[in-house]
Amino acid sequence: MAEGRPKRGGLGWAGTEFEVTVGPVAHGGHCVARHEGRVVFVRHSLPGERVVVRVTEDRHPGFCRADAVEVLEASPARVERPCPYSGPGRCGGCDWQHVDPAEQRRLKAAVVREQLARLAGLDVEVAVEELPGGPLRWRSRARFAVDRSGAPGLRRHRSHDVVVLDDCPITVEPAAAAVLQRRWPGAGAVDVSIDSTGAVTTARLDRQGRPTSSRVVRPGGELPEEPSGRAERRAGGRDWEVEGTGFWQVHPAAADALVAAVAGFADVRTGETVLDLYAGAGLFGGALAPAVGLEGRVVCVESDPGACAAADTNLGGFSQAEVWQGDVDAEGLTGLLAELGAAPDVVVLDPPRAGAGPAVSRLLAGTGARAVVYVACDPAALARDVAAFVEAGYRLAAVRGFDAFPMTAHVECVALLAR
Ligand SMILES: C[S@@+](CC[C@H](N)C(=O)[O-])C[C@H]1O[C@@H](n2cnc3c(N)ncnc32)[C@H](O)[C@@H]1O
Repeated sequence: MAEGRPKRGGLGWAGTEFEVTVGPVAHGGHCVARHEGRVVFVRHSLPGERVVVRVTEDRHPGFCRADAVEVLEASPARVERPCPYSGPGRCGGCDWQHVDPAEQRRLKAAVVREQLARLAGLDVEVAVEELPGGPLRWRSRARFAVDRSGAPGLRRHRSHDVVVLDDCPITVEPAAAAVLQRRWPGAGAVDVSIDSTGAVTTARLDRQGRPTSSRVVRPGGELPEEPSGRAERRAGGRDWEVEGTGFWQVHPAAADALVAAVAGFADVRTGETVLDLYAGAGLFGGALAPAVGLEGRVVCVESDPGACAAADTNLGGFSQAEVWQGDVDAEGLTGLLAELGAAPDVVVLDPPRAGAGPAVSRLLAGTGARAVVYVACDPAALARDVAAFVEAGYRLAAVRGFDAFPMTAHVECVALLAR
């Protein structure tokens, strides 16, 4: 073991190698091991494996981070990586290329369960469901970095270095090709997305991440059309308009699966009032609007003006639906609930990664809604907010997980909180 003075709070282990037996996977996708009394978060490993690790980061006295650089005893769930660019010290894009896809889902379920146990004190069965389309070529939207020579790629894990790529096997092929088979001199990064019509939008970003130009190539179109503000998406048996740069589920099958899960948990009845918070282009509100009928009401709340404009278009056919532009925070929500006049029967919320937070969760619990359907892309944020609802008298009635991000440790969850 390397000796000497601790480096930036660590113990000087950076760059050293040693053997460990790998324990369970932690939130974030790295496995937990122990060495000389310290926790080691091991990337590129699987529970139960005996591996040689190389420490990549040692900044904290309690733990360090390491890559498994040699596998001494492999898990039966280990597979050959389908992506030639992934692995220790290589592209930082996917953490789980070396894991059998069925095992990826089991590990994600274990992480959701562990977070709910640790942060909300709940013991809940969770399964993570596979989405149609297989584990590769699912990413319909991506951001690629560009190096100083104009070559595109992805950053090495926890590094500014760009690993130059010819292809990215998890990205939908025409989108990967549109960015990776050319050079982007002067750009800092390129965003790419492909919509349900097959139109590929590329947007150049400067080194500060600001968009500088974009272009759209439609299928069969010889010439690029510039620029496009809108993209077409399909979910729940209908088309949706989304702002070109606005939020939409990245996996092409995810919006459909989430709409079905939300509708199933919400079980909306005629005449009910539904709040769709963090509504984006109005996906959930629009899908639930037919069920409340003309006697009911759906209010979608979203902070982004472009997303609100798209939601206005998407909900335009429903006189029972409204789109309110505003912030869902303690102050905004207090005003919104006062303006609503009556307590909502059903609340759907789909906050960004950080979650809604305890103040918003407590306010929502205070409405007494008969069902709260929480859509979450981070199980830790979900568990923290679930704890606030449970403290306020709700119970976690069900959780479904969806493998909307295969080959990565990310998971999408839909939870039902009921009184
Ligand atoms: C995870 S997306 C969900 C969008 C939509 N439910 C869907 O599935 O397409 C989160 C949305 O919340 C919006 N948002 C973020 N913070 C917000 C806030 N404090 N108040 C209202 N909307 C917010 C973002 O602009 C984004 O559209």
